Amino acid sequence: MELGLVGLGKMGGNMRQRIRNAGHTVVGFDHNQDISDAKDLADMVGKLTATGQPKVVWMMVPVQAIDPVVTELAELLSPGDIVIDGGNSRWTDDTRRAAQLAEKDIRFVDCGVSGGVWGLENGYALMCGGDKETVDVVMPIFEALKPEGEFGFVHAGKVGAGHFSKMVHNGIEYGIMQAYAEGYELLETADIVENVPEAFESWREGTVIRSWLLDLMVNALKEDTHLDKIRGYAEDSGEGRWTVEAAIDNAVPVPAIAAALFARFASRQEDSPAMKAIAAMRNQFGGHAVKGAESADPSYATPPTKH
Ligand SMILES: NC(=O)c1ccc[n+]([C@@H]2O[C@H](COP(=O)([O-])OP(=O)(O)OC[C@H]3O[C@@H](n4cnc5c(N)ncnc54)[C@H](O)[C@@H]3O)[C@@H](O)[C@H]2O)c1
Ligand SMILES: O=C(O)[C@H](O)[C@@H](O)[C@H](O)[C@H](O)COP(=O)(O)O
Repeated sequence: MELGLVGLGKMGGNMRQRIRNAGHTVVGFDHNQDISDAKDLADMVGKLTATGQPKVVWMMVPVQAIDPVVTELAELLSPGDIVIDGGNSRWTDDTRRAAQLAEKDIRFVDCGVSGGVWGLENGYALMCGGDKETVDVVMPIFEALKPEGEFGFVHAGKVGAGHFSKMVHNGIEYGIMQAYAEGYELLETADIVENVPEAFESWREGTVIRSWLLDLMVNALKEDTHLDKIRGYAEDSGEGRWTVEAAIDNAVPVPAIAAALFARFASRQEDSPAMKAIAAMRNQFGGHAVKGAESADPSYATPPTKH
């Protein structure tokens, strides 16, 4: 089968290789001409010459680039052709994009992809949404990308269901990582377990909590035993927020995922305004000492005057 692939970065570059390894033809386009097979999107579409199949184009670009690429593809593709969004897009954007393409009778599939930079070797887990007939056309590409075992692919439902499924997957990812991270901090802080990386590594077999994220945590500790080289600062790309928003919309309690998301926000603060407020109130009601900010008047740490 033949595929156009837009975006050949950490994900798309390896995906191109894995699909080619399975014997398919991939014409890739990336702004970075050093890695691109085509000079622009029009050139990429022009190089898709297979007869007897619709043109299929997979987008693997940052989420901010998806709308411009969809708009350009709507002008370049023909009725019956298929566009797949493999990025971590917000699921609510899928129906809008599908409707935009449907105006030209172009079909749309949303496909959440998991596996990161290990996907070339291990395969990518795929969660897609769209109508069955369209998904079936793309199935040879899904087969090439997915892991070799029994699992790793789901046609989750209509357009949007793929990204919704990936969003919940990532929300779970936040919660699991947070639990390992908190356990790590406790082990590091309490002076009882002599070798924390060894304790983590021992959990890789036989335990209830063995997992790929645990394996990756062990890798990280092997590279940097006390994580001295890394600052305790974590970004988020949106999936965790959208999971919490969807939970609110559906009145579903997700305290672990929400706490994990908020822990990332806290990681970005030099100081905590909320904790300043708590310290201030304790000081007001009980005269409890506060730690002065470096710029502050040290006398503030004394009990307040009663009014
Ligand atoms: N990195 C991951 O672990 C991971 C996993 C699953 C999904 N995703 C999603 O996959 C998508 C790509 O992620 P990535 O990690 O490969 O990002 P990346 O930044 O490594 O690569 C993106 C590539 O897209 C190219 N690009 C950007 N705009 C373009 C455009 N308009 N036309 C052509 N090329 C363009 C860039 O030059 C770059 O090479 C994102 O939506 C991301 O959320 C990432
Ligand atoms: O399943 C995966 O392969 C990852 O979840 C992947 O999608 C990616 O690494 C996220 O973009 C990170 O998301 P945050 O930036 O929100 O942590």
